[in-house]
Amino acid sequence: MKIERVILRRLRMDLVRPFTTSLGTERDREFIVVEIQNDAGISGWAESVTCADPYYNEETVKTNWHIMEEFLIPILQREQLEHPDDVSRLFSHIRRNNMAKAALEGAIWDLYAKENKMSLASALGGVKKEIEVGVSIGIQDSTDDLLGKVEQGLSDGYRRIKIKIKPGWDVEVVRSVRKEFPSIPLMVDANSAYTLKDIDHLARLDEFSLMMIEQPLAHDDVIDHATLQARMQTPICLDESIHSLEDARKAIQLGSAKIINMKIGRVGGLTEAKKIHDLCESHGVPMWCGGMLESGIGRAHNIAITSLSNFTLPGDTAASSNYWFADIITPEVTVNKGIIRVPEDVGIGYHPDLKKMKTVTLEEKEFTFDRTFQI
Ligand SMILES: O=C(O)CCC(=O)C1=CC=C[C@@H](O)[C@@H]1C(=O)O
Ligand SMILES: [Mg+2]
Repeated sequence: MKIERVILRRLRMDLVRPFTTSLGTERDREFIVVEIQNDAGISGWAESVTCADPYYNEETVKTNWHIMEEFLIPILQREQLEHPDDVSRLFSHIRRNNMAKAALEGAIWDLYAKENKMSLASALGGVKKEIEVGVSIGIQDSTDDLLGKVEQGLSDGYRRIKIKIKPGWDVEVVRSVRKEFPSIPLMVDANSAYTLKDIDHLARLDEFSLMMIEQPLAHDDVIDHATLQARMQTPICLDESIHSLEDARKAIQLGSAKIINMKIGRVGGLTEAKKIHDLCESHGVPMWCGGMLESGIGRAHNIAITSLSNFTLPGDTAASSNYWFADIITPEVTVNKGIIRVPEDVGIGYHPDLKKMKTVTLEEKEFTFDRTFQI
């Protein structure tokens, strides 16, 4: 692969509605779109899914830009790539900063798939032609508002409903949803809002036949989650705690979770995501693809990884219109009866809309790779 230039664009887009979790409220989304061009002028695309604030994890848009500019792009300038799998190895001596790494690696994967005239899904070993998706509903002002949102999600056809919980907005809220919708596929996500002191309280969620409880305890924990899982019937799903294949191995070995949420950015890219997928599959641990309120570019990557065989549960990849007044890809991601068709076109299978992107771009920088000056 011959990379000629990397272009970073920092964008900001308003969300169609605020999204509240135990971590806070997002009203808009600032993010970096990465374009990597080869010597034939073909572009690969990806986005950094980090938030502007270091609340979900330690990264921010600013730290991602810094790490890419000062450390990761210079590595790509120096080294020759044979395959996208090389990228995670070349980045491995830089600790964490997984979302920055994943953004560059993802654009290289898209470029590789385009160079080889295949879809990103098939380049990754995907087998599914369509994927099932659910919707993630933030914390609302009232239970009635939440019931309305659940109703909307169901009538939009989503295959499962995820609701965010936090102390004071949990057992009784779930009871109300269950009373109104006794048999829908329902799950909750706590974004690390609890500790083991809450073990008895959390165990009360067992009475609602939830598909799972996502990340109830600390973002960096796999030990206490094992204690909680031993106490609860409801499967625990880990999100924030899984940054790597090693984390997944330890969580499975300890029995910290029965389900794993995959976010490509959180684990440092598609190569690591595939390894975690294979490990989970070999241990019979089902997976689904999480979301980070991505634009269509990140959403396209999520669709591609979800086409792998062990993504057996509906993910958080809702339609573009669930997030954006207008997305930056054509066509936008649409969901029909809770199903997204995996694109068969080359690469990510959606076209970044440069004109639309320009209207929401705050900053842009180009890095050219002049290999004739390399030593
Ligand atoms: O619809 C989506 O993209 C999923 C939204 C969502 O649940 C999340 C987005 C961003 C950070 C987290 O709060 C989070 C999650 O924990 O899965
Ligand atoms: Mg989560």
